Amino acid sequence: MKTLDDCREAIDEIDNEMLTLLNKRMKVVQRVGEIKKETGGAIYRPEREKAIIDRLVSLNEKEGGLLNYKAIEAIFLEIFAVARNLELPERIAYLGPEGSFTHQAAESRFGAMSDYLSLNSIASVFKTLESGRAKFAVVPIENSRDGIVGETLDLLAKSSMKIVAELYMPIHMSFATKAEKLEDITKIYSKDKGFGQCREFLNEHGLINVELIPVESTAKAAILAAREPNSAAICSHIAAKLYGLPTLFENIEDAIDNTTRFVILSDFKNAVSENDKTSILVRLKDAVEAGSLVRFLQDFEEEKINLSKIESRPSRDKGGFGYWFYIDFYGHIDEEKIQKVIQKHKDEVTWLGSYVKGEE
Ligand SMILES: O=C(O)C(=O)C[C@]1(C(=O)O)C=C[C@@H](O)C=C1
Repeated sequence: MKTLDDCREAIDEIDNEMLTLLNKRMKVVQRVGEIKKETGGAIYRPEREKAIIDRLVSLNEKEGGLLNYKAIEAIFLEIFAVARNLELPERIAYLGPEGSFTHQAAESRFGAMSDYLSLNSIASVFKTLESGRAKFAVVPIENSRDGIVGETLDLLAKSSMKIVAELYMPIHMSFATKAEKLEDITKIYSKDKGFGQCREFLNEHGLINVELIPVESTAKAAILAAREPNSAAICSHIAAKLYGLPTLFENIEDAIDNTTRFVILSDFKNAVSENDKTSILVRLKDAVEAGSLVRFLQDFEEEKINLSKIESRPSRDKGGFGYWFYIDFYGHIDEEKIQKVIQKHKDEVTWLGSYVKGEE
């Protein structure tokens, strides 16, 4: 049996080998960067990253490796993030402030090394991306409990930027305060959705009559509660830590499966992969006529295209009660059967992006 020292010596040797291999990999990546510069190709290729992870996961299964899917994904997403930075450092705008769930989501895809830009509204994130001051943007699009983030959909409808990736992240809320007793608390800050997700906790702890103050983000809530005695924040654990606010309770959300879906936006189109999803907005010309949506959806059924989401939104176009439909379906916009349906309705459909389906 090896001693601890033997084990550490073996680990050091393996780490040395891994470092050599990682540098070898980065040399190849640098060349990829040069090729892309010559050809104008997109640096971030989510479908290629997914294919690499899937291949390694199945190799790992065959070899009976100790790593699981999550571990392989976490290690390689960090490697890809470093690789993309070597190819071309690109700025990522996100709905801040620092420590927001969106920041956490952005870091999970772009790693710790990237150049991040925290912005205080979804609209400014879109503006920054559209002006070219950032190459990517990360914004929330829906929560499993509270539903769609209307602002993101409305801005997507008007923007030329596309969804290039999606990711699902479990949202855990913490109750953080500098107050010594719950009875001393007179104000609680959070994002409106934060209150919505923790109603049972607030009831059970007799906090429902305390003044609930909605602010633009849970991280902002942590900043404010850190400044004011007798106040508290419902925020991420990461934000509480970042702004020096002691966490009193963790995981206070009503639903344990509280997950937010985030989208990454940019200005390019992904190549087709085997596991794509597409998002569109549909403005049916004769939306008031009964059956027009059914007929539209029948075209999808005929081509055996499965939908994963349909949501109506007030159009806000004209004074009336017009509606749009936001639809997610499986497949890539460039697939033949999908083109058939889209071409038939081309005056009614806005393509929002085709991207590799995220792990829910
Ligand atoms: O294959 C590419 O296009 C690369 O740029 C290389 C690489 C990688 O590290 O493997 C890096 C970034 C892309 O998002 C996908 C893959």
